[in-house]
Amino acid sequence: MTAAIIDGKAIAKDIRAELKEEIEALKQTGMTPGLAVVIVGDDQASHTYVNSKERSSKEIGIHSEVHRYPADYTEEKLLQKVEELNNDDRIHGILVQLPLPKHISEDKVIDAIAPEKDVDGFHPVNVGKMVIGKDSFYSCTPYGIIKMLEKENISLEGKHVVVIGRSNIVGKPAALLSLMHNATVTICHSRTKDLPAITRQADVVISAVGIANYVTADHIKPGAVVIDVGMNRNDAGKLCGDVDFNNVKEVAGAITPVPGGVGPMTITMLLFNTVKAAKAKSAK
Ligand SMILES: Nc1nc(=O)c2c([nH]1)NC[C@@H]1CN(c3ccc(C(=O)N[C@@H](CCC(=O)O)C(=O)O)cc3)C=[N+]21
Repeated sequence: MTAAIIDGKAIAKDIRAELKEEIEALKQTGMTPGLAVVIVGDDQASHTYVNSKERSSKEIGIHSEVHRYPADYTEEKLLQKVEELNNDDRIHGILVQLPLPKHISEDKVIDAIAPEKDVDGFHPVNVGKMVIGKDSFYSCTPYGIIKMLEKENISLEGKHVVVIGRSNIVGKPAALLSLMHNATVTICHSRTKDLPAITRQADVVISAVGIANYVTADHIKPGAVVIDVGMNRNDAGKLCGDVDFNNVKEVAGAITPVPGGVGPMTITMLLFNTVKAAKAKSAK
């Protein structure tokens, strides 16, 4: 059996086309959704991601601004900038690119973002609302996974979802959103004993580990769905996920590639959340 390849790029394109129409309608009412991205430091990969977010926003008609600061920018100034953006009526979504330089507390900065503008879904208020099953801004990567499965008509109802990784940004929210869709959920992590024995019970495996080729064919039940959140560089500098794609695709029922899987969905859900924030504002 060879797995169906889930084309995240194509699904992302469809959703972005829907968003573009929605934005055009909003503009008719005098509302232009606005996104501000703040980046501190000169990490090349981070700048590449931020440029991609800016380009994607503009393509669908979102007002987008990027605030770039040097690596020695102070925490105090960054907090001031966030406060300024909180009070800026043209801006509906604020994203502070992570990681931040070591002298800046990421927690303090995330806490400073107004929850109604927290399109990353990282603020404790939004995380808390998600935990109690309320509507909020959900973290873009796990939300993108859920949307991608919906678009592929893969229901999570009653399925065993095994998440590998327990980060606040991916693993934990992926588990909670799966639970919200009535999955039976197991969270595995670096201290888990006999990981393959657990993942082999999964109908859906979501891997967010950060180690290339970590998930091999013997981890996967025949026919299972495999979602690869990994963003690793191999020795040749090529982007690859956590999953040993070539071997796992011979066992799995469906699998996401890297690149072209979860990544494009992450940015799409950032755009989705920005439109959602703008609509909430205009409904007030
Ligand atoms: N506050 C904050 N929010 C984030 O959402 C956030 C962040 N900080 N810091 C960094 C990570 C990483 N991230 C990616 C999003 C899309 C791709 C993506 O589109 N990847 C493409 C191609 C990538 C390539 O070719 O290099 C793909 O997988 O097909 C990758 C990585 C968002 N992040």
